[in-house]
Amino acid sequence: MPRTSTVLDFKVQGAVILSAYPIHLQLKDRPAVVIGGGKVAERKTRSLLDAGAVITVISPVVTSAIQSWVGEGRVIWKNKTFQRDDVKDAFLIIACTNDRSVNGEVYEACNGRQLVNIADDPEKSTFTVPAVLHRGRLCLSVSTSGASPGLSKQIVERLESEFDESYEEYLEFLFTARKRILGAESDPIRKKQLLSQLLDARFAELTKQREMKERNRLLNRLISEGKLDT
Ligand SMILES: C[C@@]1(CC(=O)O)c2cc3[nH]c(cc4nc(cc5[nH]c(cc(n2)[C@H]1CCC(=O)O)[C@@](C)(CC(=O)O)[C@@H]5CCC(=O)O)C(CC(=O)O)=C4CCC(=O)O)c(CCC(=O)O)c3CC(=O)O
Ligand SMILES: NC(=O)C1=CN([C@@H]2O[C@H](COP(=O)(O)OP(=O)(O)OC[C@H]3O[C@@H](n4cnc5c(N)ncnc54)[C@H](O)[C@@H]3O)[C@@H](O)[C@H]2O)C=CC1
Repeated sequence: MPRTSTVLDFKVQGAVILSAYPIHLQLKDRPAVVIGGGKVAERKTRSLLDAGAVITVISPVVTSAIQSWVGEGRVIWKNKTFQRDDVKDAFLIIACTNDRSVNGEVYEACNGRQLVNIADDPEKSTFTVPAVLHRGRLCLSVSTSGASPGLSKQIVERLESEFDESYEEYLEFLFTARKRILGAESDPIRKKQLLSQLLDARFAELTKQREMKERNRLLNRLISEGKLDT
């Protein structure tokens, strides 16, 4: 029987690899447990902090950055080695000790409904962590499905110059302007035309040049006349 979902399948040495399903998780106030306290734990904890998770780190030793988050009351540290009970209430779990068998025990201790990342075993993990570029509301994430994390990092470094810091303000502009258009225009065809012209490169360029007055003048013209160019 031929497979029906061949579009996204790719083959490596004859084996079909299913594509991962990318999502952007909301972790605010959700319990996350990081097992391990080294370099990898520090990197994963930093991004969990940025996402507002309630983080517990389980490790007999932690880096100085983790220690300072503990001192600031931003992270709970359990100064001990891993035990099965440590993951029972967690929504999301990251196992990143330098002991492969301990990471395996973490996996075994989780139930099938928890989100689990095993830093040295992408095959077991229910999710892997991408390399990420945040520009305010814009979030670009890159993954190689475990093939080359170093390449993911390199690709994000390349994206940093194309999607420079002005994108944060540009996204705020698009967010507000789009809401204005959605509120002002009820005709679906005209609405679609306006939204498509809102993505005219001039808006991004004027934001980059910090010509906000000219940018707003252009937006007002778009909304009042229904088009940018006469
Ligand atoms: C499967 C995955 C599991 C997961 O962690 O989710 C995983 C696994 C492993 N990484 C290893 C090595 C390295 N990882 C990095 C860096 C990052 N690794 C990240 C994610 C992932 N790493 C997931 C796949 C993502 C994907 O495929 O794209 C990033 C993107 C996100 C993050 O961790 O936050 C972050 C960049 C963040 C940034 O932008 O800075 C570097 C580069 C560096 O450190 O500079 C190296 C050395 C170079 C190299 O190996 O390429 C090893 C071997 C360990 C060993 O030596 O034994 C394993 C284990 C294995 O492969 O089995
Ligand atoms: N996914 C990724 O991005 C990467 C994954 N790795 C993998 O992640 C592992 C960790 O890497 P690093 O952070 O660089 O190692 P590290 O040596 O800096 O830190 C290891 C940590 O694990 C803790 N630990 C050891 N046994 C423990 C136990 N029984 N219970 C709780 N904590 C315990 C140690 O106290 C230490 O804090 C490596 O073994 C490597 O295979 C490495 C690089 C990148």
